[in-house]
Amino acid sequence: MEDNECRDGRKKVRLANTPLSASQILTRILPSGGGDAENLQRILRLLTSYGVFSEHREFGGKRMYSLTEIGKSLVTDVEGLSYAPYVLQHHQDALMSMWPLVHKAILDPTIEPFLKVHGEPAYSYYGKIPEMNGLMRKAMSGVSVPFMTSVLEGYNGFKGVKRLVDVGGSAGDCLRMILQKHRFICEGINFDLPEVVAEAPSIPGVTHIGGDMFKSIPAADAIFMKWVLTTWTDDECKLIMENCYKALPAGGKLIACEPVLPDDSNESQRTRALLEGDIFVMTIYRAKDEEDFNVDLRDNCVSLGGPSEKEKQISVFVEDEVETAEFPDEVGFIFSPRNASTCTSDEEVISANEKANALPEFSRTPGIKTFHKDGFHDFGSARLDGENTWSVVSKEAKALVHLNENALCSSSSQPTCKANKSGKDAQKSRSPKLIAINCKNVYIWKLDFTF
Ligand SMILES: C[S@@+](CC[C@H](N)C(=O)[O-])C[C@H]1O[C@@H](n2cnc3c(N)ncnc32)[C@H](O)[C@@H]1O
Repeated sequence: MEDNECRDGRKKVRLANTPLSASQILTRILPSGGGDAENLQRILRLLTSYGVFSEHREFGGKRMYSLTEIGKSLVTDVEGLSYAPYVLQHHQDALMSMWPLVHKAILDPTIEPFLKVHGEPAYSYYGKIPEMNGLMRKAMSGVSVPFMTSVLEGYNGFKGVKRLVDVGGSAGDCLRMILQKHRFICEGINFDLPEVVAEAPSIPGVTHIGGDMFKSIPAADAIFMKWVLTTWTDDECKLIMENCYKALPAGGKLIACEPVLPDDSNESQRTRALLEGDIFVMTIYRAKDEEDFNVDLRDNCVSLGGPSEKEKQISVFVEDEVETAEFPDEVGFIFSPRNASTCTSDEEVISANEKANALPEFSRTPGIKTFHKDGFHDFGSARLDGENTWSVVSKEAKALVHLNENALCSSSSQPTCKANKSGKDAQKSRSPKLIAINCKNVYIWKLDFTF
């Protein structure tokens, strides 16, 4: 690919953004003539009021329009990417026709409206229609590239990784960017559904592998996953994460990058984007998220491997401080056998001997939620049991958040990752799913982000 070429072979263009009148815009859209400039202006005015265009009126005369930052994000950039395919993807007929049926997710949450109407789940539906699948890939590239730029600016947890798998990696953009930044990663595996990777572009250092994450995941030192868990139920997430566990060596790491719902239902753009995304998932992907949030939260945990497995390091996963600052005591979001812990790297993951792991074993059978109180082990020198344990691990989590500075992402005007520092303006948020994961031997970083 030439420097001045986009991935699709088109020449890169730079945006002049000179203000144009509706009729000037029309001649660019329809060079051979035709169209109605007045009707176009009606739309441009509305979009101006929504911040997509700026309107310029010299001496109160003719209306001229230039792009705002929001408008620019919809125009193909020098990389050949934009946010537009994401908008188009969400507005395809097959998805739009779901919106009058949102209420069905309330009436019967066991089947998402998409499945009710189309008779099959969204991903398998996309897979049969190459245009839909192609648009999904382009949408993900357009959103994920600016997003990953922010993540990679702030997150430094790839150190020591030689082989990295991106589960549900779509066209491989996230992996490409990670490998470009971290040259020590020698091998990247972009793992996605066969029909998705079949059309993925070739990327130096990246092997595309088609498969099903519910069956198995290619082995690697670390697994990266972005916007994958969010579209599945907790039980499905448990299956995915069990396969991650199997694919990782002792001391391996899972880096999950998922949107996290804010606790406060305020009117900020961030909150709205996250809540809208949640309703999108409810309508298109999974109507049933987790069981009632107020039921025993421990039931949302999954134990990845029993205490006798892989006698090496135990994991600790470090959670975004925004999250953990919010946890009620009974929510064991992150756990760490603290008394044996040491900070191991600049990413400030804490590790300890697995024998110190104090996490209970949970049922992995979908639909059956069992909490085995006798599954506890020594938590360092202290014997823990029952409610106590969860209170302890929760406090542990709260302490850990302050070690998590490196996971914070910077914000930008692009679709971006935002995580707030602690303090009075910290945005309070809490994941609606994956409340806790006992992930022995596996480090998990969970990045909270929005766009
Ligand atoms: C929301 S997209 C996220 C894409 C990419 N991680 C990103 O952030 O740009 C979810 C991805 O999961 C993939 N996926 C869905 N079901 C899968 C399965 N059973 N096994 C592997 N990948 C799957 C989809 O094809 C899609 O590329």
